[in-house]
Parts: sequence; structure tokens; C-alpha cells
Amino acid sequence: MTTSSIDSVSANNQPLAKKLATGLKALDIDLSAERHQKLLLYLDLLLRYARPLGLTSLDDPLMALERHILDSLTPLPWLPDEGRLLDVGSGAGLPGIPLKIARDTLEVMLIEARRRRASFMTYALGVLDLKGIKVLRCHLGQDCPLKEETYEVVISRALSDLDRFISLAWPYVAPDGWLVAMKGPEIRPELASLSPALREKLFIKNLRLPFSGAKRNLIFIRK
Ligand SMILES: C[S@@+](CC[C@H](N)C(=O)[O-])C[C@H]1O[C@@H](n2cnc3c(N)ncnc32)[C@H](O)[C@@H]1O
Repeated sequence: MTTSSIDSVSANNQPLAKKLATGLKALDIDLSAERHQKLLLYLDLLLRYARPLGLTSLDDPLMALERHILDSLTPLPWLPDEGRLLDVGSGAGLPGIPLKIARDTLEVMLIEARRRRASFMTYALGVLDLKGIKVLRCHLGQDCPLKEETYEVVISRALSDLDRFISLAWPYVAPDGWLVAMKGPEIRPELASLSPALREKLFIKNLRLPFSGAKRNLIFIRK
């Protein structure tokens, strides 16, 4: 896909482009026009290809913009400017692809167990012309060839309960790095099962999505 086709995507979606700008402003995220265009192009790919493949159920562009693109970007203000980020169970690329578009200084690894989802991500990365981001099709905890690698940020959205995510991901969090779990409105039951030692390393940010007002919780645990 060329730059002109990227332009045409945003040019054909002025209401969506405005909504993206409004939503980012509400989240206090300032990005260049080129990044706005790439986010819109990725949204276009999600709606055009990921939806028919059953990788997302949302077909309303405004709803998908909020629930996929803006939601994925909510952790951005608390992420480091540089370093390695591992997204576990990325599905169609969420939150890893929007985060990479927004902060291209991060080196990103997207792990996804299912072939069709991993293939979609590989296709999307090519269309978006993103560098410093890879897709690994494997099942973390079973067959991922990550060896001793560690990451400054290990993140997931809608992967599993917090306990399971911690047990899968903790070995891959670098010393002083962060495990980040993107959660919905109710997190008390999951927090209750955390060990006292982990609770001391916890930082929780609650927020609302800009248009629907849907509640979200970002759980950060420092290693
Ligand atoms: C509910 S989907 C969420 C996808 C994406 N993170 C999102 O927010 O739209 C969970 C994804 O995690 C993948 N998954 C579950 N356990 C995994 C594991 N241990 N390693 C890699 N992928 C996993 C599933 O195949 C599925 O695509």
C-alpha cells in the first residue's frame, strides 16, 4: 500500500478522522497527522478484513474506533519512550499495533496462538509499512521460542484473568519493567487473589473511553 492510498483512506473518512482527533485529545495523546492516518488505515483493515474473518465482531466504524483503536492507546501515557514491548494474545493486533503506530521507538513483539489471526497481523504490518515490530505465532507457555528474552513492557488485552496472565508473562518482564493488564470495569475479584508481594508493586489507572464513557482499568505491576 502506498502513501497515496493511506491518504485516500483518511480523506474518505473525514468524520472518522475528526472523531479520532477528538478521542485522542480526550485521552491526552498528541500524535502527528501521519500517525492519525496510519491508525485510520489500520482501522480500515480491521473493518475490511479482520471482521469478515471473524477476528472482531464490531462493524460500526465509530464503535470500532473507540473500542479497538482508542482503547488500545489508553496505556500510552504511562509507557516508556523506548524499549521492548511484548503483546500477549494480540488477536488482530490489539493493543500492540496501535501502540506501535503511536510510539514507533518501541520494539514490539506480537504473540498470537491462532494462525489466521497471526496471518492477518503479518499482512497488516506490511500494508502499514511498520518496522521494528514482529509477529510470532505460538502459544505462550507452550511453544514460544522466546528463550531468555525479556521486555520492558509485557501487555495484554482480553487475554485471561490476571493470575493466569501473571504466571504466563512474569518470566518475560525485564527487571524494573512493567506487566500491564488492560481490564474492564470490574477488577476487584482479580485483585483479591494477588499475593501481598505483588499488591505492593501495583499501580492502577481507571479511566473512561471518550465517547461511550465505558469504564476501563489499567493494571500496572512493576517487576
Ligand atoms: C479474546 S482475544 C483478544 C485479542 C486482542 N488482544 C484484543 O484485545 O482484541 C485473546 C487472544 O489471545 C490468544 N491467546 C490466548 N492464549 C494465548 C497464549 N497463551 N499465547 C498466545 N496467544 C494466546 C487467542 O488466540 C486470542 O486470539
